[in-house]
Amino acid sequence: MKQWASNLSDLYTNKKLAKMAEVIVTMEVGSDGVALITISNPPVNALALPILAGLKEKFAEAMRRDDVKAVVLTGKNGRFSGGFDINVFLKVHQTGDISHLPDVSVELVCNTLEDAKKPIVAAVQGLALGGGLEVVMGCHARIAAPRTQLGLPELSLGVMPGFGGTQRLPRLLGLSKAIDMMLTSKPILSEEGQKLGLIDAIVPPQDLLKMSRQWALDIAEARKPWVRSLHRTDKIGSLSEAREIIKKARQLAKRTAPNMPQHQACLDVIEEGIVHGGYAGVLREVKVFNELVLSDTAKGLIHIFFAQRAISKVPKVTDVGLKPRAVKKVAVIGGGLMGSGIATALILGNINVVLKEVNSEYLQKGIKTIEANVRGLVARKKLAQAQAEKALSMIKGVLDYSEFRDVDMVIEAVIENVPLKQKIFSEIERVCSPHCILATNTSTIDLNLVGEKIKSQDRVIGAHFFSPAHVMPLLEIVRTEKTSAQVILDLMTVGKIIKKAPVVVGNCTGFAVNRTFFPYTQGAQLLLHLGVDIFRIDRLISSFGLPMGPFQLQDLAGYGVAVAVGKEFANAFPDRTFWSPIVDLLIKSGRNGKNNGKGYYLYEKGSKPKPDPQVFPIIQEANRQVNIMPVGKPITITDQEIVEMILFPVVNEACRVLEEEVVVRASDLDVASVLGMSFPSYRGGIVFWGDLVGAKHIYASLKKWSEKYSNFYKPSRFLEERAKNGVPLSAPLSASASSSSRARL
Ligand SMILES: C[C@H](O)CC(=O)SCCNC(=O)CCNC(=O)[C@H](O)C(C)(C)COP(=O)(O)OP(=O)(O)OC[C@H]1O[C@@H](n2cnc3c(N)ncnc32)[C@H](O)[C@@H]1OP(=O)(O)O
Repeated sequence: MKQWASNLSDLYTNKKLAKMAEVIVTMEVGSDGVALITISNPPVNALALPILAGLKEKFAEAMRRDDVKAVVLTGKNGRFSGGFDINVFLKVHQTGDISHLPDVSVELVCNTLEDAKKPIVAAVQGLALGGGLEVVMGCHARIAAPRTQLGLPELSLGVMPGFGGTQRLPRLLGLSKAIDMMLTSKPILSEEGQKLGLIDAIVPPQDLLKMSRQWALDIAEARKPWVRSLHRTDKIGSLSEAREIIKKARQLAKRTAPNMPQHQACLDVIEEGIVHGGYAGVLREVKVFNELVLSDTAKGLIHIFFAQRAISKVPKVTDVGLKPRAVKKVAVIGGGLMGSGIATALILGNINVVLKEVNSEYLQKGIKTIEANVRGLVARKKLAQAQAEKALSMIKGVLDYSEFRDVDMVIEAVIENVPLKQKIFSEIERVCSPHCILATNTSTIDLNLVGEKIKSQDRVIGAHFFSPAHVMPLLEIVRTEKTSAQVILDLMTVGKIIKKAPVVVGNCTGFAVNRTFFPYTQGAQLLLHLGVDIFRIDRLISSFGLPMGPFQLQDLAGYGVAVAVGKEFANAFPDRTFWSPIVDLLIKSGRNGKNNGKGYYLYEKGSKPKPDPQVFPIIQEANRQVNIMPVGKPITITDQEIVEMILFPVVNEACRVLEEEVVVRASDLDVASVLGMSFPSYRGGIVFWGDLVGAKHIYASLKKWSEKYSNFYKPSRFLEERAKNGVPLSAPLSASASSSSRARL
């Protein structure tokens, strides 16, 4: 496979250098005596260190100059600011040195802005997020354009507001709403902000600066109040009310964010300010913020923030001047669960869909599923009725290929059967136009096999959606050696239009996600055969942060999938596939997981899955057949080791995926594991987590288990090399080579 690897931090460092010239704070003083200070740091006016220094300098000048009566602060190009520059956090993580963090909260927001001797009005447009909104709240009034996004999303980065936001937002909005905004990280629009008191006035964008200047002069000349947010108490309520609200928020956070320290920490700091006053709260906020920045949670979430943005940069695809072609009409072949989900996602993205089935019964079923998917979104208030009707008008069911002549893309989503897929590919190559993209939704089969019988190999691509396809955010785009860059770019663009995160990967059995995670279920089954309680395993994996444990996941996916996929992996990777009879025995005893209400768990409508003790005799029979318990007795094992024995084999397979360059960069696999497998984002994805744990420990553990229990655990060559040379798993392949040559010297 080609050399695709690139390094995430290099990518950002180079780009940052190129942008330096545009990073500037300007000041213009008008004849009205108002100084207009403007932040410029495209594309989101992030508060980078030079911007913060520039703000201090310009405000000092404005305060000094006799011709300045008041100040308006704004952002360039229709956006106020996306917050503090998150690249600085990366620097702190790389160096472990928090002195890279500037003193903004006290020095800039309290001393320079809020306590300034001339009034300052924020003119806000587009967005003011995180530190951006915190600066806005330090001003003496806030004028916004319509539909401006206002939010404090810092908790989603594993930190919390650090420029006084934990203190000023409750004082401007009231405690409940402020806590809700911080804990959910969800922004509100300026219209709601005005109703709640965060925004003083909303004016059309063209009048924003004019009105803000007037407002600033009105404050200077005492026609409007001069308000310092931190000094307000009128919206906080009594101490006992505040404590009750905080207590409820703590309980909720305990349930919804159990492994994330930033939620409770944020509530602690809010409480401090309520009990001891806003300024005490500001000081405590700085202290706790600095601790949180260095937490593994912040490291993981900040890594995922950049990793998600890096997936759209694919060497030799997105950097060679190609323009995406319009994809207006797509044919989906197969109206089963996947096909109807894919069709739903496409029509919701305003793309016309032709759904093909083999007979009218199946076709009707497929169309009904699509209708149910769309209506379900309306019922959950995720889609307006009018949008739903529009989407449903974009689907057409067909039984033959006559509508295929003018489609821009076909997505085949039939059962995992190679001859059937090959026949379909030959047919679509014949009936579709020569520009049409020929995609398959196979989850495991080698694409070269699927397209083997056709000539247009450059148009063959994998569009691997995850079930339910209209909900799950990941789109794994699988390219072969022959897939053209144009076709990859077109599918990436379609992915973005239908609101998926497209990750481009190479072709192999299981591609990046299913391949990396195939040892996940197998590791769990191996533990079952070593006598470990399956319900304990599921509980521990859920506590680790996955939405459910491996046995419950198997129940949910259905055993048919487990058997079919298991065979593919056994064929492709016989040296490391662990054989277990458990699923066959469950099927034989009339269990088919959630499908028929009976698996490892019992499923009854309206209640949570219940562990079913009747599976124990089936497990005993399976254990008798496999017979791997040392001295015939269940092993004694710690909770930590259980989690490791399930997840280290996944990291091990991830290493092979990296070595074979199935992904462009390690962080792509992190994003794919988070969005496709719901691996907890606060652990940074599978490779990032592997590096946090450390290659050395993972290697030593796998080696020990492979000698003690099974070859299934045998460490990969890549892992062994990285562990021995002390190179992070996420470092590009070239790092490994240079480090091992260094090691040899
Ligand atoms: C002390 C303070 O309390 C701490 C903070 O302020 S922490 C920061 C809080 N702010 C945030 O969390 C907002 C993060 N940003 C976002 O959510 C989104 O980028 C956005 C809604 C602002 C814009 O979204 P969108 O238009 O889709 O553009 P998006 O692709 O995400 O970002 C554009 C570029 O800006 C960069 N960017 C966005 N926000 C940034 C930030 N706060 N710092 C540095 N870079 C940022 C992105 O990395 C991306 O860079 P790239 O083009 O090199 O990949």
